[in-house]
Amino acid sequence: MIRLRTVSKTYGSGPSAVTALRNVDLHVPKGQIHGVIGLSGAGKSTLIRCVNLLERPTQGIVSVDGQELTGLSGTALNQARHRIGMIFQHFNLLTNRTVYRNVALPLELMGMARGEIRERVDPLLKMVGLDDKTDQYPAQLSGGQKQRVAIARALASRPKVLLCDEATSALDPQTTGSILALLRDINRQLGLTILLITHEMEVVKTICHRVSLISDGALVEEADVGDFFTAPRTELGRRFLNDFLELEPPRALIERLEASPGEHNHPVVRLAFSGDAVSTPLISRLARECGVDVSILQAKVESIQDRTLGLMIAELMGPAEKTREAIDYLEDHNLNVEVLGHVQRDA
Ligand SMILES: Nc1ncnc2c1ncn2[C@@H]1O[C@H](COP(=O)(O)OP(=O)(O)OP(=O)(O)O)[C@@H](O)[C@H]1O
Repeated sequence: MIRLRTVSKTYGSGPSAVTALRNVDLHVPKGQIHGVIGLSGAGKSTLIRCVNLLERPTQGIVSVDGQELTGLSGTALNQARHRIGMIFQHFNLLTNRTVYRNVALPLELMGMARGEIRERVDPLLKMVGLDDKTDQYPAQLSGGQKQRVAIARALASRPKVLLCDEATSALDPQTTGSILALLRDINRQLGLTILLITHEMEVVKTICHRVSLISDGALVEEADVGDFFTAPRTELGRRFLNDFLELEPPRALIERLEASPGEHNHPVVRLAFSGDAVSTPLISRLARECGVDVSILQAKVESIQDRTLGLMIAELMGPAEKTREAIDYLEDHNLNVEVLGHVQRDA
């Protein structure tokens, strides 16, 4: 539904030029919720604004619903944009228009007749739970209610795609939860394809099917959300996950970690397990079958959508060959094992 091919964007030119996107390839199939996560300045806003050509890419092709937008301009581009709704962090509502008239605005601009507009707007306001606020002004609404108006307005032209630019970043956690639930309902009910950008793992975890990680203008990792939360493939992905889970080895231990295995040290591992492994008593089996002792330093269980994910940081204690066997044993049982380092046995 959304396809970006080798999209790059450079702002300005000469020595002051800033390259915000580098050769971005992205495909979001119909009906999917895709998140792009990255640190501040990584290029998230530029990426999402390139999808509806609020920013024109310097290079590359953008297609939405089979139509190449980068080949369009003027009226043709404006018409194509009716199939792309967008919501923003600060809602971008018109303060001098009521809730009803904010939602009606894109339809008025399309030249739709009054009666037809009412037939569209009333059910949308009902869907976002604001049918009792139609005559109020944005200043009379909470942040969450303003975002609901913005969602209804974005859906007024019956788009195929919804772009969400940090749509919950200005909201408290509870309101964020209710807006994400609304977006998920809309995705399910209308089969709407959603591309969102965020710096919050919670948003990705709650509603996205797939996630891309952006760093310095490039997409450096892409995965199904369950896989990303189990075993991110890049250092940046692991950093995002560890910050989110607050699962880091104690600082005193990090300082003692050595890179290579030796006769007098033993491995510290980060284990991630999902599916059957969560309910299997692997650690006691490890002790019994591999003859190693396991000292658990940190552990937690997370629910990632409909998957359960177990995470643990542990020292595997025993002779080097036994701890190697233990790691093989864990990997054979589909655990993701990352050796964080080695710690001296008698330290
Ligand atoms: N209009 C512009 N002119 C010049 N440089 C820009 C412009 N917009 C963005 N940039 C630069 O492009 C880079 C990417 O910015 P962008 O806003 O896309 O990142 P971001 O990941 O959305 O950041 P944040 O989360 O802080 O909003 C940054 O270095 C930024 O300074």
